[in-house]
Amino acid sequence: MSQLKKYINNDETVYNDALTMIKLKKNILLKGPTGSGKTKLAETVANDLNKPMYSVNCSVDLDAESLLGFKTIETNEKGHQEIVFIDGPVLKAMKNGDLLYIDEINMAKPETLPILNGVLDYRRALTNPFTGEVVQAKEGFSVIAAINVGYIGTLPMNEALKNRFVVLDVDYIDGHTLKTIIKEQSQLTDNEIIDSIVQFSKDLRIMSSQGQISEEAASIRALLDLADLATVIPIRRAIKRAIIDKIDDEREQQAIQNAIELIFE
Ligand SMILES: Nc1ncnc2c1ncn2[C@@H]1O[C@H](COP(=O)(O)OP(=O)(O)OP(=O)(O)O)[C@@H](O)[C@H]1O
Repeated sequence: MSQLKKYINNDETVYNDALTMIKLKKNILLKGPTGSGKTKLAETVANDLNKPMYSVNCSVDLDAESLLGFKTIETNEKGHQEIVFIDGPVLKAMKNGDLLYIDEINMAKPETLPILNGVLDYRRALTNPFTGEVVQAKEGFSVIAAINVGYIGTLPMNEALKNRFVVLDVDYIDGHTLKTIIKEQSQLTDNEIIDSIVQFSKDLRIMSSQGQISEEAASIRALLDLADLATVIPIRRAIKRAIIDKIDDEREQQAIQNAIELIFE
């Protein structure tokens, strides 16, 4: 666990507030674009609190079983078959007092998540509909959820659910923090190329703030892919593979191409 590359942000309030909120027993909703470090932030919290993290990835297919668990038949030590319930991520995190991470919570169908309402408020409890067991969360149980803002396919979050969270914005990092992340998390060691990627990312952020390209074009995940590719293929081709070819809009592709001409001769 000590090997974990941590979430970093030059605005230290983001991470410090996350830890403080968890200690205050608040549920945290991380809001930010894809690849901005939301999962990394939650993993870092789990690591700092020395707890395992149980994850739920929401989708329209998410059902109560994916949250709570399922019944199955097992053979006991006497050789008899019996029906047992295998706890899912929510019950495991509750019973062990660990961290529950609910990713893309706004992708779930609105009728699936109310089952968690009691878990997410002062009650910290749930009646398992499959077994009738009443589960009270152990001390230390915490919840972090994440939503990708503006992502196609997401639904506005149900008000009663949203009401149970405090919100932390998680935006893309840049400048020297980005440089540190590239050095820590990619294979690239050439400082000159790293600096040019950081500059390139800055230009892309400006273009995105002007509406020329979408924000996700240069997610931190894509920039880390770019850095890895740049160790084995020329930087322009690496940008094509890691960033440009993922974009559908030709005007956006051209805008990025123009930015490349300015930075990489
Ligand atoms: N601020 C940051 N500190 C450390 N690592 C970061 C940071 N931002 C992004 N990363 C790295 O970028 C990659 C993507 O981050 P992560 O998976 O946490 O994003 P996410 O916001 O959860 O994405 P998605 O919404 O698509 O699930 C990871 O390799 C992560 O380590």
